[in-house]
Parts: sequence; C-alpha cells; structure tokens
Amino acid sequence: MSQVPRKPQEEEEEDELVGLADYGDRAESFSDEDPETGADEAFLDFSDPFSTEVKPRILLMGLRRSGKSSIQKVVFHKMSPNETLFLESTNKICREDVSNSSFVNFQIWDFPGQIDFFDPTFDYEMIFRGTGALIFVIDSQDDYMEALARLHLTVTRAYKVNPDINFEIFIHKVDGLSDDHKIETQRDIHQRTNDDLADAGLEKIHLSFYLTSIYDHSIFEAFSKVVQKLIPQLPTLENLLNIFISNSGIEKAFLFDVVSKIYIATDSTPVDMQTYELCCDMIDVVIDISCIYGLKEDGAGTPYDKESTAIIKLNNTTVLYLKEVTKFLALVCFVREESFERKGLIDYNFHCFRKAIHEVFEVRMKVVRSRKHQSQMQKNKRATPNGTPRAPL
Ligand SMILES: Nc1nc2c(ncn2[C@@H]2O[C@H](COP(=O)(O)OP(=O)(O)OP(=O)(O)O)[C@@H](O)[C@H]2O)c(=O)[nH]1
Repeated sequence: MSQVPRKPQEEEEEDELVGLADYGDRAESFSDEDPETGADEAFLDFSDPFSTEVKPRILLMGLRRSGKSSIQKVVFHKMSPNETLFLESTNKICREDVSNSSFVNFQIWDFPGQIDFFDPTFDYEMIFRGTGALIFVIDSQDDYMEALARLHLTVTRAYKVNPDINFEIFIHKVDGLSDDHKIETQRDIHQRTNDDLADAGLEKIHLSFYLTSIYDHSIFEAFSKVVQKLIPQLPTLENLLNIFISNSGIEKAFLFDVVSKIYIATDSTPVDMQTYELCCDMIDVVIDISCIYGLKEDGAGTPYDKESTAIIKLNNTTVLYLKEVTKFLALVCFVREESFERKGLIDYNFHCFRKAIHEVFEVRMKVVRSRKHQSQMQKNKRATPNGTPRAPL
C-alpha cells in the first residue's frame, strides 16, 4: 500500500500547532487580564481585521449557576460531570484559547453570571464585534423567565453591534426532565423568545436551540454544531467525506477533533446520537489504552500519532474503524462487515482523503500567513522610523 509522502509543509504545520503531549487539563485561563474589557492586545490584536477570522470567538453567557463553566470544563478539559458540583462561581471573564487542531481554532469567553454586562463602563461593543458565536445557557431546571429577559437583552444588543453573530441557545441540564417535559420546555422557550423578538421588530434574528446536558453526549453534539458553523472549510470537508464514503462502501464517517471529541464534519447522511456516542467511546478507548501501554517507559511520546489506528468489531455485523488524519484530527467510520472485507480499497481511498484534507489545511495556512504578512506591512507603513504610529492625515 502506498504511503502518503511526508511533505515539508507537514513539518511546518506541526510547529504551528499546540502539541497533544499535555493531554489532560492543558487550556489556559486568561482570567488575570483586564476584567472589564478582557483585552489582551498581545494575544488578540483587535485592530487587526483578520485576527478574528483566524480565531473566531465563542462567548458563553447566561445567568449565574446556569452551567457555563461546567460545559467548558467537561468539553475541553475532560472533567467528569460529577466534579463540576465543586466548581466555584466565576467572578472574572475567563478566556480560553482552544487551538488544539488546525480547524478547531477559536476562543471561548466564559462570562461570570453576576457581571452587569450592560454597565456603561463595560465595552460590550468591542467584545461583540469580534464574536463568531454567542452561546446563551438557560437552566431548564429553574424558572427561566429571568433568563429569557436577559437573553432578549443580550441578543438585541449583540445583533446591533454585529449582525453576523450566530446565536446558539443551550437549554441546559435537561437530564432532570422527562422526554415530554423536554419537548414542552423547548417549545415554550422557542415561542417566547421569538415572540419577544417579533415584538421588538427583530424577527429576522435567527436563534438555534439545543437540548443539552453534561451528563450525556448532547453537550458535545451541540458544541460540534456550534463549532461547525464557524469552520469556513466545512462544505469542502463534507464533500470530501461524501466522496470517500460512497467510493468505499462506508455507512457513516465523522472527522473528529480528538482532544475535545467535537466532530468538525460528517457526511450528509443523518447523524444519530448512538452512532456519535460509539465514536466518542472509541476515541476514549484508543487514547486510554495508548496512554497506559503506548508511551515509552519514561513517559515520552504522545498517545495519538501518525500510527494511531483501531478496528473494533461490534456484535451487530458493524465495524468501527479509526485512523489518524492530522496530528489533531481522526476519522471514525462505520462499515458493514462485508464491506470491510475490501479493506485495501478503504485504505487506499483513505490515503487520498487524508492527502486532500492536508491540502485544504495547507491552503488555509497560506491564506492566514499572507494576510498576517499584509497587515504587518500595513502597520509598518503606518509607523514612523522610530516605531511610533504616524498621526492620522
Ligand atoms: N443536572 C445538571 N447539573 C449541571 C449541568 N451542568 C452544570 N450543572 C451544575 O450546575 C451548577 C452550576 O454550574 P457552573 O458551571 O458553576 O455554573 P456557571 O454558569 O458557570 O456559574 P457562575 O460561574 O456563577 O456564572 C454546578 O453544580 C454543576 O454541577 C447539567 O447538565 N445537568
């Protein structure tokens, strides 16, 4: 079987991305920055028009104790849901850079529930301007009237500043509700929020609703959908997956970000929750086994690398097949046993698919680099020889 040749670009790519070596809780909190603006110019240059495109910002907002920090910890820090019971209330904006894969490359801002977001000293315009998605978390086990009022205020203000924000409403903690109650709650919240927007003449604002809980995979699924909307290459990735599965006799394929278990793309066949859960479990098994038996005696190496691959045969004539795509992405496929007999074909098609994904990534990196270069040139032009900015003409 032919191997994909290792291109010099791949080495560059590995230099630029954050390593997986620190597999557990490795995200940084930027809570020691200016709590009023959250600005950290060295980290994210708001005067650079391309910086937000490179790192779209996701805001996590909602009332106190609605579950914002828990969501962030469970999805991005592998915290077990029960441990979130001991989380302390957030009293500063916590900013986290999630750049664990080339495609999932964004920031999450966790807002403390008690901050008066509409305090005149609070520069919300600056914050909304660079935001890709605003996740508003509503505690479904509590009386949600106050949350809905706050949601309306937040959405209308944010929309005025930046009409391109995706508004994502997490109806959260639904593990405590019966199936009927879940549907009724979603219908009621949907109706009330849209009525409020219509009363304000803002019916054109689109809100997306998700039923979520940290106690099952619903929070990962919802986050996957939020993130996918922020990936400009999504249609290309979906196309590649469609071509790959139809030529290989595969039932379903997901492209996963291994660390967060967010799927960044899938083919166009419908996603069912059980399939997604099985894929997540498979990633956990592979990484756990690899951590225990795959690392060197001195702990050197990473639990996920170019050689990472796994085949799990289920008792329902289905095979789960996992393969490494990039340092941070894995392909997980569902294949019928009879189709898996043509594994050579699947592997050959996989090599072509993997190569195409690397090319997509390469194009993106070139665009990002040339834009950074351009904006740097513009800044240099504007600066006087001793480095101070020129006065406006
Ligand atoms: N049943 C249930 N409880 C949850 C869920 N998510 C979070 N919780 C609980 O909700 C409580 C509050 O969670 P936090 O994450 O601290 O809430 P927060 O919105 O960050 O709160 P502030 O920092 O005060 O703004 C914790 O006890 C969590 O264990 C969920 O999906 N289901």
